[in-house]
Amino acid sequence: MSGDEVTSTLTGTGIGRGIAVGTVLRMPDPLPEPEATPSTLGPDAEKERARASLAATAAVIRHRGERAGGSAKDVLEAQAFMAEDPTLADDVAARIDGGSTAERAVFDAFAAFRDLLVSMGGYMGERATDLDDVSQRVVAHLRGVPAPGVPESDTPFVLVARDLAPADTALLDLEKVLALVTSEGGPTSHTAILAREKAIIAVVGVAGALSLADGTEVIVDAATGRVTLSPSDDERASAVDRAAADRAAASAPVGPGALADGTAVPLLANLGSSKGAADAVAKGAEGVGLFRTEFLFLDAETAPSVADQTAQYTALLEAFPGRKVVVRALDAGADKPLSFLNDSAEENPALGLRGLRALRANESVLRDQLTALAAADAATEADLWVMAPMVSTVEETRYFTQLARELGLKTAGVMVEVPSSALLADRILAVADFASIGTNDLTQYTLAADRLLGSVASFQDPWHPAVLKLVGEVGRAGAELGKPVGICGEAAADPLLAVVLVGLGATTLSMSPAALADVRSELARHTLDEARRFAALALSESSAVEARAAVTSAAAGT
Ligand SMILES: C=C(OP(=O)(O)O)C(=O)O
Ligand SMILES: [Mg+2]
Repeated sequence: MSGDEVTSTLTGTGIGRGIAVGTVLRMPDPLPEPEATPSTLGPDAEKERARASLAATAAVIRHRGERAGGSAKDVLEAQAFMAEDPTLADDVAARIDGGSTAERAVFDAFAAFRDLLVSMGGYMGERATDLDDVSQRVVAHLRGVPAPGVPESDTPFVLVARDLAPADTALLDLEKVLALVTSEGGPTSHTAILAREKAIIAVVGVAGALSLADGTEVIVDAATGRVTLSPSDDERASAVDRAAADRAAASAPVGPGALADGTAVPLLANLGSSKGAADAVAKGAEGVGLFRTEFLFLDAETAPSVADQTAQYTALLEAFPGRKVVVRALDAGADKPLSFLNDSAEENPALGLRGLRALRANESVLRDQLTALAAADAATEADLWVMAPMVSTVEETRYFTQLARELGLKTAGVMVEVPSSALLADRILAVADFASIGTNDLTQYTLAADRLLGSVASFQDPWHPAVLKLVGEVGRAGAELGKPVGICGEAAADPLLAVVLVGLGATTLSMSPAALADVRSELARHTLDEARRFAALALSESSAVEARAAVTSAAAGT
């Protein structure tokens, strides 16, 4: 570009750490709104047209999901259910009875439901785009025109869209789409989830993205969340270098997690069954940091037998000879109810008899589980650690660790998921062999926001300095007492936040195996001093948004 052109930058939320350079291709504009002219066909014919198009759309979406597989399949299945939703179908029929055409009735019924979701905010609000996509597809089917979708091109491009529908993201041609930029969507939107899973370089929620014209050259930097328009030669060259370095790193053999100065940060896997073990090992998991045993028994009506559990735990431990495997005792209640441990009549199950409290009220279930774990440990070569969920007092810590040792388990710790445990971490860790911080629940309880409720989903952000302050309390206690402090909530899967958590004293990080590569490469970019500086920076801010922004820009300058 010539010297007097101005480089401008747009910003949003980056997904992953990649960088790409390419030219923009815009997603076509949506279909025009169907006209509100009265039907000439009559209600019965219009209802039949609507019914047939809703069913055909559901079938097409489901078929695309089956072709795509993975989490795309679940996302598309959820969209197919939207097209089959009986309440929506009733609303469409009622609007047709009121004189609408099928096109207009579908458009209005979906729009009304969309407004409802948006008013709920957070996670539910982010589902609104899925609904718009289904609506467009049904209207296109009614009109006999092709459904809107990703543009075709012979050459690779940077796709710019308002927000991609799951159906589009799932079927993106990864050879052609260099990166994705959307004007809408947040870090928990389906586009973000799928981009993460498919390792598509993406920046979502970019204000001004729709002003990007076809053919504009851009750099899309997911690490900083920046989209640079018409870059200078230097900017382009440095982005191309970084992309090449990323490709080289991705094809390099996976090594253990470590910071740039060599400080080891073992990276472990969160698993819910032994079936995921081989994949976790292939992705470089150095062991298991959280085995959610309740996932094995979600449908069970009676407590599982010692023999059944011994078989399940043995299968898990056999996959990790010589490696650490942290198994959590049944965490029943709230988001993970087990009928043999929980009373469904509680009004506030997250604050009720859940986790260790429920086990203590049914001690034979806990004894059986620990007995089965000790038997599996004796039969295998893994280094088994056990921990209790939802521990809120020092006395509970004493109860669990004593019982575990009495039943033959050598390493017994607790999860720190409640602020009281974080605040008394020095006393908790004087008793327990280790602590593992569950940032999902710790955030829920610190911000007083039910993690299952879409309307308060925006509070569920572990970057919040109040949450980080509590993590720091546990890190400090662990360092003083020489006890390990792991992180096993979703926070550990956010690469930059993972660095902050290490700066706060976390000694291991555990996450879903898909996140291991990005976290490993981000850790390798920073020293322990830097991690501590980022942690101090995040702690000094007043909100999750400011903490994330401050650390993101500090990291961009390193
Ligand atoms: C890891 C955690 O446990 P779960 O998500 O299973 O409640 C947590 O709360 O962060
Ligand atoms: Mg939890």
